[in-house]
Amino acid sequence: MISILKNSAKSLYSSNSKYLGSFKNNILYSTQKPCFNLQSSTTPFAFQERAYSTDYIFNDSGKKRVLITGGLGQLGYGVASELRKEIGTNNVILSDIKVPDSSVKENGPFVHLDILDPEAIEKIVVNEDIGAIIHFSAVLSALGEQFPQKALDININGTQHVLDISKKHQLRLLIPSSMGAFGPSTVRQNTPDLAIMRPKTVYGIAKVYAELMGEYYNSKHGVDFRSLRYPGIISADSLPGGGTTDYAVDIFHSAVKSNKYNCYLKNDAGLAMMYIDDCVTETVKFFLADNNTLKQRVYNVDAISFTPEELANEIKKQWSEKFEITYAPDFRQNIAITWPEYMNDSKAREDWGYNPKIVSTKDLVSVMFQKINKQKSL
Ligand SMILES: NC(=O)C1=CN([C@@H]2O[C@H](COP(=O)(O)OP(=O)(O)OC[C@H]3O[C@@H](n4cnc5c(N)ncnc54)[C@H](O)[C@@H]3O)[C@@H](O)[C@H]2O)C=CC1
Ligand SMILES: CC(=O)[C@H](N)C(=O)O
Repeated sequence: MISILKNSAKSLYSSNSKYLGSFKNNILYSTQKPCFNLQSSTTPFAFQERAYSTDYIFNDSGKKRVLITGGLGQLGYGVASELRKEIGTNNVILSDIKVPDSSVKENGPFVHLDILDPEAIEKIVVNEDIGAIIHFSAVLSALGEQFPQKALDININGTQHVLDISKKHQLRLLIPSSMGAFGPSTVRQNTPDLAIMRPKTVYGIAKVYAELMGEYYNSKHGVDFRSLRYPGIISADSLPGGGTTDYAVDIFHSAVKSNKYNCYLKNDAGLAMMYIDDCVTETVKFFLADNNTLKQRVYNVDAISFTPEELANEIKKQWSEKFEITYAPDFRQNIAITWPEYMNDSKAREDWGYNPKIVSTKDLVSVMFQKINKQKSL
């Protein structure tokens, strides 16, 4: 079956040049089974249990592709770039209701798509050979409290459209959830996957809806639904879109610009967080994971936990002693205190190998300033 190794560090092809999979850390993440680990290889490859399966995405003619909705937000472009490395640039179609910069179109396929238009979604699914959707279109928590009707529309109706289309065309469907799906009656430390879920925001209610409907469509209609409950995501080069955790991004840009930051949360509002590169890598890993490795459809994922004061202290150490933080809590403080300080993600680690790299505030601050300084020097 496997015959020619082209570009040996990266990709594996069959004798008729069909793409079979790619290597990462010596493991072949294959479109066909079995998969192999080069490092523990004796003869010459040893069997590797945990491996990507892209069978679902690539059909026999090798044509099935992935559609990313809401792809021009904080997470979409990064996930598209990482996934394109794994399954090919043209096999990942980015979409959004926004108009992209020219660089977006230069780097791969883009289509304009309103998630509230189910016919338009289906047209793309059929015409572009879509086998899977990563559904990122959303209105985040803080914006959702300001525009609840819009949040209901996009976060519930938009989600229902991708669920129904995934059922009709038997797609794989990844819809991120959030720690915002939890609420004030949930335990805030070491929050388990199965916990009380009584959120108090429109955003959180819509996330619970997506989780439960996704599980239902999985068991009732065979949709390969998957979801990760992300904490707040922190990135240097893409800006957040109206969440409660945005302060943890804004603070860095404000430090660089003016050496001060006025925080809308209280000094001790501890929340779960994750660096964008971990989010992107682990999301792609989960999205491509063999279905057999998944024992549940929704997983907590977490990496770092800090309060605004702890983050500010680390910025003072690494950026400037002169950095000053002040606090003027607003409605977002009331949301923050209902969300986890840190979540238990042991099931994600056990089942599909979740393994974030940036797990301390110190490392996060260091990597954020490296990125911001690099951008400034360009
Ligand atoms: N960024 C974070 O800290 C976290 C994000 N998540 C989830 O991850 C997903 C992606 O989040 P982000 O990229 O941060 O969100 P974002 O707010 O940055 O981007 C959302 C995108 O959805 C698009 N959109 C809005 N209305 C649309 C419509 N009618 N049709 C098509 N697209 C539309 C927007 O134009 C925007 O580009 C969301 O489901 C979010 O709830 C979950 C937890 C944390
Ligand atoms: C944690 C999230 O879901 C998001 N960052 C938000 O604050 O709304």
